[in-house]
Amino acid sequence: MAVPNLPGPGDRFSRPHYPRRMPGMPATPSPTRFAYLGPEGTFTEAALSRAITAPEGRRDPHPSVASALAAVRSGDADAAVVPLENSVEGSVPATMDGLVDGAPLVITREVFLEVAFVLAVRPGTTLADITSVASHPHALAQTAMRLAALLPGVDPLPATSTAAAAAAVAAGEVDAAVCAGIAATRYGLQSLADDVADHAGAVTRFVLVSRPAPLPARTGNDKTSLVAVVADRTGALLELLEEFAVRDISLTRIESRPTRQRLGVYSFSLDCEGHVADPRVGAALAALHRICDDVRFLGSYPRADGRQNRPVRPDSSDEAFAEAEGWLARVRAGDA
Ligand SMILES: O=C(O)C(=O)Cc1ccccc1
Repeated sequence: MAVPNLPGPGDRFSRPHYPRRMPGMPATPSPTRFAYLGPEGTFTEAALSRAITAPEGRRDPHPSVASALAAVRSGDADAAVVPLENSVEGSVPATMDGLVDGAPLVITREVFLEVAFVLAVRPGTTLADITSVASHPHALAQTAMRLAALLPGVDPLPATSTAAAAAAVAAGEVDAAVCAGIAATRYGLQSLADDVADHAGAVTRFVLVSRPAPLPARTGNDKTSLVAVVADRTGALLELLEEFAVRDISLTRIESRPTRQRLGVYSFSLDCEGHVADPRVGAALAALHRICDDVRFLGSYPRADGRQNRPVRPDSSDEAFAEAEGWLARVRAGDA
């Protein structure tokens, strides 16, 4: 089964087609160029600041997640920070699909940010003046009840980001934006209401993404992300899950996405505990490569949600794998 925008059969994951470094070009371009979902004042920019504490590096705002990821693929950026999922609204489809469509990219870091929203307007505007309000769809979803109470009868408008909505307010294109307090300040707006989220403490997960390169080292508390297209047969998803279960690998997220090929064909996007360098995780991924129609590895990186990976059963430990490998080698050598 072919997957749209993924390399076709015979080219399964995957022959990257990034621009090659030309002779004479410097080996390491500097400074590091980071792309992010902009404009200035987005939560994604705040996540970038959290991910990259070093002051050096260029930060380029992009109008969409797709544009930020395209910049990494084309070599215009070295890495991108994009929102991946939210504790209230679930995954960000543009990111989920953007990681899979096109040349391979890998997650090298995850960042969790508690997001708080304000209702921002041009100075002097009152609640009664507001006839339009805009924001990123995830922000609108997380503030729907408060907005309905504050602005009855006003239909929220989607914007490419919370800061783009704030900029649109400053430009007089809409009356109000749901955005970060810092975006309100950045665009000369004032807040008519703070903390307009329906659920306090909502957390958004952002990821730092780059072109495939040597993986971040194992820390002992890592996560691995991948997307698998299961075969179109009974029990295919169960088979996929079994490869994790038999090796005592805990999944931290799994969701289905349409492959956009035809109705009924889905890929499964998942995160599991562990690093691909862990023998049990490597073995599970190799098994998926055998049994699934396609597997895209999306990275192994340090776990950053403040939780600790569960202890692994002794029979799935690194030591058990190494001991079993040694035993098999002896059997094959006629030395058992
Ligand atoms: O629009 C932004 O500011 C973003 O960074 C995307 C987003 C939107 C809503 C919650 C978290 C992130």
